[in-house]
Amino acid sequence: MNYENMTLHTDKYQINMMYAHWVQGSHNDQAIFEVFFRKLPFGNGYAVFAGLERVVDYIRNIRFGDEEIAFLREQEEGYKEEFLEELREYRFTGQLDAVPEGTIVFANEPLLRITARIFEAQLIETAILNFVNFQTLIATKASRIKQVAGDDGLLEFGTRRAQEADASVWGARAAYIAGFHATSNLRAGMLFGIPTKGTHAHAWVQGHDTEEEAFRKYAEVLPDQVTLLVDTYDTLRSGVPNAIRIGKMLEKQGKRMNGIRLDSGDLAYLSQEARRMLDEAGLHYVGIVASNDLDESLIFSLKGQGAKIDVWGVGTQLITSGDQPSLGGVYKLVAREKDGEMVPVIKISGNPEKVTTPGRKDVYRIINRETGIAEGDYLTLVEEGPLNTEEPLRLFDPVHHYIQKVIQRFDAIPLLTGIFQDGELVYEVPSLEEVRRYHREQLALFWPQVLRKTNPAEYRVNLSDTAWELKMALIAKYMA
Ligand SMILES: Nc1ncnc2c1ncn2[C@@H]1O[C@H](COP(=O)(O)OP(=O)(O)OP(=O)(O)O)[C@@H](O)[C@H]1O
Ligand SMILES: O=P(O)(O)OC[C@H]1O[C@H](OP(=O)(O)OP(=O)(O)O)[C@H](O)[C@@H]1O
Ligand SMILES: O=C(O)c1cccnc1
Repeated sequence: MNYENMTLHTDKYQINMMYAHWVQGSHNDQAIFEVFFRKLPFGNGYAVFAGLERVVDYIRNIRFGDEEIAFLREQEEGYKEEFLEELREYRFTGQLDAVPEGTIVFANEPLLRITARIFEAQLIETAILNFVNFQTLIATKASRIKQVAGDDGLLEFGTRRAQEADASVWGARAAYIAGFHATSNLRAGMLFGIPTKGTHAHAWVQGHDTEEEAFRKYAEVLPDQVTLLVDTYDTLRSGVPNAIRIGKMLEKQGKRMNGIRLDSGDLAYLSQEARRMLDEAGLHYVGIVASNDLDESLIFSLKGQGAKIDVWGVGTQLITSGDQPSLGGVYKLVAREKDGEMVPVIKISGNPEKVTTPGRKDVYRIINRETGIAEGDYLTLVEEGPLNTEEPLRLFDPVHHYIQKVIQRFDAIPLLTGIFQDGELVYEVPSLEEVRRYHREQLALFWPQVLRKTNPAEYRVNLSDTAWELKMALIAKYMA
């Protein structure tokens, strides 16, 4: 069994459509798809784009090998042998443009744009959405946690409760992009170079006759990495006093204990008391780590209660995105080849927010030159050419047209960048550290009111006049 080949990591309907195109002879027609989501998760004011690195790796490695072909041959559809042979030749030869990982993104703007033969573009929808939806969701959740944690340490502890193995490691990576400092998952550390951290479990304490003996033996073996879990029996009566004894023992060896970890009970009260006890013992430098089903609301509340916590270990709620289990990113056809010409296409819906915006689009971030802050994102049709920044720009809401403003002096940063061109990777995939740094820089482009976690101000994603007129014309055509 080859677990590595992701080629059939797609929905059957993609292969069925590819087959139908191939039988009809339209499989070589060009198609343009765009990936976007319609609603920000968690009521947040922004999302953090992630998933591109995996998309790149996936696209480069698509190969229909013997096992994949044999499996398709068995299917009830009865695909013709010549079609299966065509699949063997599948290579991505098209163009992919995408926003870089770590970019702050919003609803209803293209995050990836695929320009390729329909045969190629159709296959990759499912995997792209799978990677981008999950990783963007987790990066956004992690970003909310980072917003409330400020400069405190953030450890990703989620693997044991994650939706299986891929979610653990790619989720750990997404969390790191958004500002977490380390993960407990060693494989994520090895694969991506994320710093790794670990304390110890209750089993270590339970596995000894006394808590003190457990702490001492641990400190003997790992004297430079001692963070002791103090809540197995009684946090304030035994856990913290025993940890203090070990801290003093380490001092005699010229070493410093790293920390204690609280994993149950009232984390505000216990951390304050533990801090006081540690300080009274002269162990000011010993940090306090807290864990126990934490998320951004609890961390915010605990900080408000004056909890003395230096490092937050966050598992389940982050890696499973507990309060919102999915991001609804979609992959929509925006133009197709017809009689040798590219023509825009639309998907109509009774809900105006769900009507797609036709045509191949660029997206610009409009930065006010006076403030250096982003005023909104602006979608143009590619055929309009680069945005003219010398003339004032009118931003108007595509649904509520009367909401508008004019920006006089601005810079326009194109968000989509070339990733594959004629099937060749033309993008220098940045290191994870670069992605993390870029993400941090991105945050400085937005007003705090857009970034706040509760009732954030709405950030504009607007259409150019030309893009809006095209959309209205196609709506009129199909609604007539
Ligand atoms: N001061 C606090 N304010 C708000 N929530 C807190 C506070 N202290 C802890 N919590 C959170 O309350 C929830 C329940 O914690 P608690 O330790 O009471 O139950 P538990 O996890 O079942 O404990 P145990 O592991 O001992 O069974 C956890 O999510 C924890 O993070
Ligand atoms: O609460 P989370 O945010 O998911 O963080 C991870 C949790 O995993 C561990 O508990 P677990 O009960 O699995 O093992 P333990 O015996 O080491 O406490 C750890 O003590 C945390 O409580
Ligand atoms: O290192 C830890 O403390 C840890 C790791 C995974 C899950 N919970 C805690």
